[in-house]
Amino acid sequence: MKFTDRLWDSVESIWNGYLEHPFVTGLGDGTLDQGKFQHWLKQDYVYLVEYSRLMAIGAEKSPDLKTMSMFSEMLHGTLFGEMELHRGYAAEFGILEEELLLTEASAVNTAYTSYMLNHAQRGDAAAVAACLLACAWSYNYIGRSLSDKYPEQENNPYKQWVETYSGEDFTSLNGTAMTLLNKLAEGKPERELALLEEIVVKTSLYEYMFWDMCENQEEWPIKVGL
Ligand SMILES: Cc1ncc(CN)c(N)n1
Repeated sequence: MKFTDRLWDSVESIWNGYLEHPFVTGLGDGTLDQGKFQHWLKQDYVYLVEYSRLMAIGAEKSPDLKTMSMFSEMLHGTLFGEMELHRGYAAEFGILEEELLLTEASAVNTAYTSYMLNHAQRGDAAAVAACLLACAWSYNYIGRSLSDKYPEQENNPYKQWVETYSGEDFTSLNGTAMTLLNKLAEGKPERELALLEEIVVKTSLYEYMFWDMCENQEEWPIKVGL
């Protein structure tokens, strides 16, 4: 049994909750409010900058060249593949990249990336791979589920979103993330596997909170004008 099979049993119910989330169903059927989508776009751009740092940390902590190549393949795919989606939508909305980058990360966004960066700094390459997994795998899972459930995407303003996360490139990036963790978890004692599992479950919960944050267009509870 692969380690990711064990993880699936722990996260399946959380991830099925994503598929019923109003933000996610709105992406699939095209009814999502544009303001909410723009909130996602801005928050997610700065999220992906921090997420990219994780892959650089993973490359640095890699035990061998093959592992280093896999982390850097993911880094390249995120910076030059996935983030192109965001830059494309931003251009459509007349939002400059500088504006995206000036976004102040919301409370949930800050908590999520800080959680991952903390584990990545303290742990080994397997811990970094565990931090990366829910992000890659769950978006691919959502993208593919939406593409199956809503095959008619022609008039959907979020068609590009669904196509990106269900498409070949992102599916391959996710395959790398899964292979990485399965390989790095091999031979680890149960105590360490349990910690890796906890990271994947907690990041899955953060993913749910991120959807909520975008649905409710949350930032911080009080505006202080930093
Ligand atoms: C919050 C979040 N989670 C996952 C992904 C997919 N890389 C994303 N873009 N943003």
